[in-house]
Amino acid sequence: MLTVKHLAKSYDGEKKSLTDVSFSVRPGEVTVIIGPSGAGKTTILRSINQLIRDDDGEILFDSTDMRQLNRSQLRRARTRIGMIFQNYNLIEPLTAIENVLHGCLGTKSNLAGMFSIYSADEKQEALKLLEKVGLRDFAYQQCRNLSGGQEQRVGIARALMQHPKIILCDEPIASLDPKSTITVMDILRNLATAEGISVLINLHQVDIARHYADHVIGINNGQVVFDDATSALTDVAVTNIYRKDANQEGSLMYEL
Ligand SMILES: Nc1ncnc2c1ncn2[C@@H]1O[C@H](COP(=O)(O)OP(=O)(O)OP(=O)(O)O)[C@@H](O)[C@H]1O
Repeated sequence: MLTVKHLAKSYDGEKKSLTDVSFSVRPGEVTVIIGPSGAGKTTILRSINQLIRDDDGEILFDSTDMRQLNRSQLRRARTRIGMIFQNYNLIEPLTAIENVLHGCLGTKSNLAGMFSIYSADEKQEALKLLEKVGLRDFAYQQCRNLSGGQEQRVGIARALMQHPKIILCDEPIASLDPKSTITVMDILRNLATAEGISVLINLHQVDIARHYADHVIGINNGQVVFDDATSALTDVAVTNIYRKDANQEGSLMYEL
């Protein structure tokens, strides 16, 4: 459902942030990307929905290359790709339900979007999604009064309002305490298992990756150095993903 082929990116035209990155994400699976700081995880995620324009490669989302779409085609394609951020990216003075409703802005006319005009059905759906993430009672609270874990759950409900086929999560638990981490990861896991939504997550926590992922991609210095089922993520494989000199030996695809 998502296949990335030979993705390359340099921000300054000199240093390569991504070199020939290829991997696939399967429907209904949780795929976790791990790797050292600066390895290129965020660049990969943001290239998928073209928040960052990469330099080369293919990003096939439902067989369409995201890199070849014009503005309106890209806008349409993005409506099926949810995004969850480390810092939640909510509009803090707005209520939880208003933020969730923003998830369907991409499907609205400019005028309806500008004046935040939502149908009764859309409001009902937003309430149901808040219920799904355990926040029905907080629907009319301003997001600035919610905890970090609650804000991230609003972010998930907002992504679900898009009816996504895939949700991209950039370090979704980096700012959360252990209890909120489990709540958020359980919700993401359940979306994949119960609803068949693909979930692609950048993470720093290897133990969380091992617990929740079906598949793990290891990135080091802009290259894929591990691409396998979570059961294959041995301690040796983790050491290889995080090693400092991985770039000096060409392809280090770990052999199991
Ligand atoms: N806007 C930018 N301009 C220039 N270089 C950038 C920019 N964003 C990222 N980079 C560089 O690209 C490389 C990959 O960065 P990226 O943020 O994708 O890594 P990451 O694995 O997500 O790191 P972290 O785990 O610390 O978030 C790094 O060398 C980084 O310095």
